[in-house]
Amino acid sequence: MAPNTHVKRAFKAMNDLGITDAQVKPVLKNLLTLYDKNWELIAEDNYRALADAIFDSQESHATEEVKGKEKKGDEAESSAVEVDRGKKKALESLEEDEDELEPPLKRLRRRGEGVSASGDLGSPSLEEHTTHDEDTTISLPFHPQPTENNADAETNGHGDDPRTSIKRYSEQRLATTLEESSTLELASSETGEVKINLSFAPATGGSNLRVPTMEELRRAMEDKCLRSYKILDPDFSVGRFMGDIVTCFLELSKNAANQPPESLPTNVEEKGEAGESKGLVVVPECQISAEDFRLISSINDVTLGKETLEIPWVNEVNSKVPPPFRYIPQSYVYLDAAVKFSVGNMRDDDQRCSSCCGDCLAPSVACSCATALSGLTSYTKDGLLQNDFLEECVSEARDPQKHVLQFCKECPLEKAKNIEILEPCKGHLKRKAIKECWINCGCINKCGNRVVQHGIHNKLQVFFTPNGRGWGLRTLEKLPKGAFVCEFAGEILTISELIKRSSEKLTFPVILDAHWGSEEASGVDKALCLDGMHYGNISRFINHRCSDANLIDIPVHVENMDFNYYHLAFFTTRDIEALEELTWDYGVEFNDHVYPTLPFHCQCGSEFCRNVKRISKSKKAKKRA
Ligand SMILES: C[S@@+](CC[C@H](N)C(=O)[O-])C[C@H]1O[C@@H](n2cnc3c(N)ncnc32)[C@H](O)[C@@H]1O
Repeated sequence: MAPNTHVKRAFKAMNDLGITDAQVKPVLKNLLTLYDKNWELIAEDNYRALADAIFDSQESHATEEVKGKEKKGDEAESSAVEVDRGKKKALESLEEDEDELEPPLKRLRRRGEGVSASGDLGSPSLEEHTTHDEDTTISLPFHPQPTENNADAETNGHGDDPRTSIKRYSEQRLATTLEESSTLELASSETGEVKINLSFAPATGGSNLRVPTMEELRRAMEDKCLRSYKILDPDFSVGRFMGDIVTCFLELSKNAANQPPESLPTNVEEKGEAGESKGLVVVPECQISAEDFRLISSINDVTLGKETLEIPWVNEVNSKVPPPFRYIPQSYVYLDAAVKFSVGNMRDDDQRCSSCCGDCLAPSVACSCATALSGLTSYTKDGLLQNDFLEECVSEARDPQKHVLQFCKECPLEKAKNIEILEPCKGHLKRKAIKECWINCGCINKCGNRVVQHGIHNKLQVFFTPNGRGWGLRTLEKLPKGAFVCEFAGEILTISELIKRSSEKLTFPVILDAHWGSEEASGVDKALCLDGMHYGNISRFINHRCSDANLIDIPVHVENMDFNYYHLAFFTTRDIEALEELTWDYGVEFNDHVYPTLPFHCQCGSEFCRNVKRISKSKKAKKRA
């Protein structure tokens, strides 16, 4: 997208919040430097980062003004209050937008089992303040055992119950955030009990505000944290998170007890030895800048050790580093996507494959998994795709019109591409698919009918392409025809969720419509898709090539035969030389109506390039006119 289009959109979003161009300009300039011109991050959440930066800047100006006026003995509250009000109003508006555009992330569950995902995708930070005109204290169920120092805990020697006395806690405040107008305070009583105190700027609310219940607050905070930070741990709870704050607080307090008062923690954002933040302020998910990514990513391994082998990146063209994203070796389920597989269900006898034994490809009659979908096995004993099977898949992908297609009246997938202009349904193929044996089968782990589930095993490299296509993926070794390369991993979304996302930004999701037409798999809230933009694996670097790409995506059922969800695995369509780029036909159409803007100007170089055809056709049309 041309830079001024980005700028215009940013101005427009801010204007909608009542912020003038003059206010936006200097802040946007700073933000662009800070975010290394990463418009995607800036535009995220309806330009939330930009709005926040503007309000922060206004706030600091207002504070400076207040200080100046205070010196003169002036009453300076009004301007700060105005800023607070403005910020509140805009935050509310942003939040409304956000609620509209992106529904609360209930849980990002790990694909399938619903087991706890690794916690390395960030942890929550305390959110910005809500509004209230009085102090509100949340008492956490943390009651340390009395120690020598707090033996008379219950009355604290003053006759007050330390669990209800806000005043005394406030007097003994040990830690607070920087802003005094709306603050988070941590306080401990002499008994060692800890309270978290949320206090809000008196001017930001009315006198009729209702104190929410702890349960309401907990639920709202959980939704907010899950939505903002995309926490993957299905057991995440704000209660426990706050409990952790209390525990850390106590530990820090104990460690600090023998030190002079100035060395006590003064801010929840504590700095580590090397200056890095090791406290509670966590960069929200996927809001890492390119520079951050350079620091956390390794040139030796863009997967950060999440695959069984390292995948290095190299840039011999310029000094750019790979774009920021979170590497996930397997897909994750976003909010509403119904992927209901669980190991528990697999215990049912009718779900088991009774014929699996040893290596299912070794016996003359293959097991029922290996032959489930076509009657023939999909893999050879060398772990490659059977040639006939592969050729049929390639033919389906390259010449879909030659195969049986199913058409819908009002295609939800077309809707997902462009909600304004509804294109007619392009038809859905009932695609060839693979069923692999799995852990519920009686065969060995090295059974020949298990390929995709064992993950990437060829030497790959991310590299910067020399011809304007950004980063790409290439193989460092020769690959035979029919070899598995990698899976497309990303967030699993429903079409409705995708529509909401696509109205924000252009993404290239993969629609899982291989079984379109079956009752379970069709419809906006049933059909699923994968978005690898923010959370993805190595496949997010695979560039597009029209028609004669050297990779093909094939649906693979691993855990079960659920038509709603399957893995999408990339296999080679021909022998590939070492250092050759790996490409895939995104199926993208280069005509003006499909996407609100042209997806990209295709530089695939293929003689079948659809974009070239379009350009030359329109040139010819112009000449004729
Ligand atoms: C999934 S990403 C592929 C990785 C990407 N090249 C990168 O640098 O991160 C898709 C994007 O890559 C670029 N791209 C992919 N194939 C292309 C092609 N044939 N011609 C031009 N750009 C391409 C487009 O910008 C597209 O939006």
